[in-house]
Amino acid sequence: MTAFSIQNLTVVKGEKKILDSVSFDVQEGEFVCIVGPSGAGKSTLLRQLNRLDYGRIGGQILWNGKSLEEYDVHVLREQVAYIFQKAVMFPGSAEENIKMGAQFEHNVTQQELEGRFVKAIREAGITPEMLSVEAADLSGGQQQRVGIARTLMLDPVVLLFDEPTASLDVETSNKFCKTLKVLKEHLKEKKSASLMITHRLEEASFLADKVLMLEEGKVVAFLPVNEFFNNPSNERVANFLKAYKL
Ligand SMILES: Nc1ncnc2c1ncn2[C@@H]1O[C@H](COP(=O)(O)OP(=O)(O)OP(=O)(O)O)[C@@H](O)[C@H]1O
Repeated sequence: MTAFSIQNLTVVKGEKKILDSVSFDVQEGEFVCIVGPSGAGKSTLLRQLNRLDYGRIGGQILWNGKSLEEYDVHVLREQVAYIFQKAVMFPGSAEENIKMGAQFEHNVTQQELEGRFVKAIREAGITPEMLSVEAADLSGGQQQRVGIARTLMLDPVVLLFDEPTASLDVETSNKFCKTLKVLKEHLKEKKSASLMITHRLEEASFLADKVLMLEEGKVVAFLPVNEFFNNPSNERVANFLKAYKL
């Protein structure tokens, strides 16, 4: 089943067309990586998917067959969760940070929250030793895991990752990608769709089912990962890969 259907999405800010008739579908359980040069419109596109952005002058976005505008924006943002480049850590332990958002959820029993907690820390790759550590003292990669676990506590249906490894060094980023790979398998089981922006093409090749490439606000390619990296008949994709020496 189609989770998201993006149809002729056009976004203008000031004088500039940021997204130009962007169309593609994301299926349930699919993990899509969004790549492309800086300024191509990747973050704008991702933010449009849970209405964090403005400036749409054309097209529509359907989620589960329903236009995004038909959803209550708070419900939408709980279910379509946005994971920022760097997780914010509040004073308190990792465990307190993970449980923070969900404690205000209505209609959820304590028992259900405990169940979500056990699942969230497993899926986000959090070790028991980390739980009692002051969140601010955790490494960058561990803080990202805490941020993801906090998001998973809200039981989202879709995850939008905006360059989750951007603030990490290469080694930490590689380790964190292994966590994302495990998380991806859990998300697939739950039929959750995920979209992730990345500048590191090796991450896209490691994680994605499909790769969406944007350039100057337009879709250049939307291909299964193997096709994107191994057999790019599309000249612009080939040039992009060449520039990254892949
Ligand atoms: N309010 C605005 N007015 C005019 N141009 C804007 C505005 N907001 C964003 N832009 C432009 O829109 C373009 C797309 O921005 P966006 O952040 O979506 O790109 P991106 O592909 O995510 O870039 P990066 O990889 O560098 O994060 C950029 O050229 C940016 O300068």
